[in-house]
Amino acid sequence: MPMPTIKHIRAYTVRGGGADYHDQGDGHWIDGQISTPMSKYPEYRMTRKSFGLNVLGTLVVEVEASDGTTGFAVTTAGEIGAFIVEKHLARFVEGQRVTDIERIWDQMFHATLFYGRKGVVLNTISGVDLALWDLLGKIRQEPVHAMLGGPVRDELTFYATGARPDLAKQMGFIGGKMPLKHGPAEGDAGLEKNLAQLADMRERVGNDFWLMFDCWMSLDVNYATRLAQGAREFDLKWIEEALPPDDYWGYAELKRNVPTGMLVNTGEHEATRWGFRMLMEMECCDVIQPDVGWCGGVTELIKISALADAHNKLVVPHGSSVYSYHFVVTRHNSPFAEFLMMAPEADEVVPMFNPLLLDEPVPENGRMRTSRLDAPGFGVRLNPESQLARPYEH
Ligand SMILES: C[C@H](O)[C@H](O)[C@@H](O)[C@@H](O)C(=O)O
Ligand SMILES: [Mg+2]
Repeated sequence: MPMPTIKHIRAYTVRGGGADYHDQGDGHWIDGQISTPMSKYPEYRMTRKSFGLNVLGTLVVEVEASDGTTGFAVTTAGEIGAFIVEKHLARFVEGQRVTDIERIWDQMFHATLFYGRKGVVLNTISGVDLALWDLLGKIRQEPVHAMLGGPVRDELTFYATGARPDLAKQMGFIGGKMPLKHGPAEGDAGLEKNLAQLADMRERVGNDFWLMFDCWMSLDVNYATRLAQGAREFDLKWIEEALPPDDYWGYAELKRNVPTGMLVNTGEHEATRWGFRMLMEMECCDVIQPDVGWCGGVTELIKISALADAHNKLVVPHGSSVYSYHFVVTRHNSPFAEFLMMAPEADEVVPMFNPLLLDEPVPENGRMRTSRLDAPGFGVRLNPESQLARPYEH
């Protein structure tokens, strides 16, 4: 039986939640006051949508094989991604065998090197790569994790990201990561407010629950050092993405400055094996957090994870729903996963890419049996009620 080939690749866009999970309605915790690199501008300090965090929207990549099987994936890239898929990447995908995933990745990456390397181009390449893995799993009738070597554990455990770690504890999560509210532009008063919030949350959750700050690229080394030192008494488990992604030198200094035992984590806005090589060889962090929908897809995350393993680093992917779960369950150096609380008040568990996917599994009591991931491919379907647009064709 000859291996099917890829007949068509199509790129769609959709707004409102989904893979661009920052694209939420007003009043959602994820669009509350959160420290960002734009917080130094008061007009952009109170919400992240004000400076355009939700500008891209979701990219849906669909691939159809010669036997009629289709696969798809979603990521954050919107119309820019749709253009790149239809006008540039399609030529490397259509006509190839469904198993030619490595060659397709290498051609997509090197053909876009003159304008890509990271950012939305790598988000787009990731989306194509994830769709190809979904297609291959559907053709082989096996889940992606089985094609990656199979699970190393029977259960996934999750920490929760959101405004309410106290509720996350009640829901059975192993920890709660809070967005940092105040940045350097608000001075010592803001720093004190950050520490007061941590103190209050520690009081609410007790001592046997992880608490973390997510600083979303917004600090400088001095501020991050003072925050980490002040957070020591409240047993902050890790300080995440304290500095802009390119400040490898700053991360190396911060990692030397934080209290012994406190983890310095980063990487969700880093991409490719070369970017993560910099983070690891410059001793920037303890845990890398690639987003499989942004770093290059599964094909690249395999390489990143092996490099991390050689450096004795944990790989805890940034929350990306099923796309990270299928990977995490197969890696011994990925002992837990992130779950982003997408309910507006962070008070209930709803699917991360809501309302875009059907059959999207969610943690129960902070855990997920690996068997929940046994459907072919990534095991999810597009919600037929999604208002997809196809802005470009080739
Ligand atoms: C909660 C954080 O501010 C971001 O919104 C989130 O996308 C990311 O940084 C995370 O680690 O989940
Ligand atoms: Mg983060």
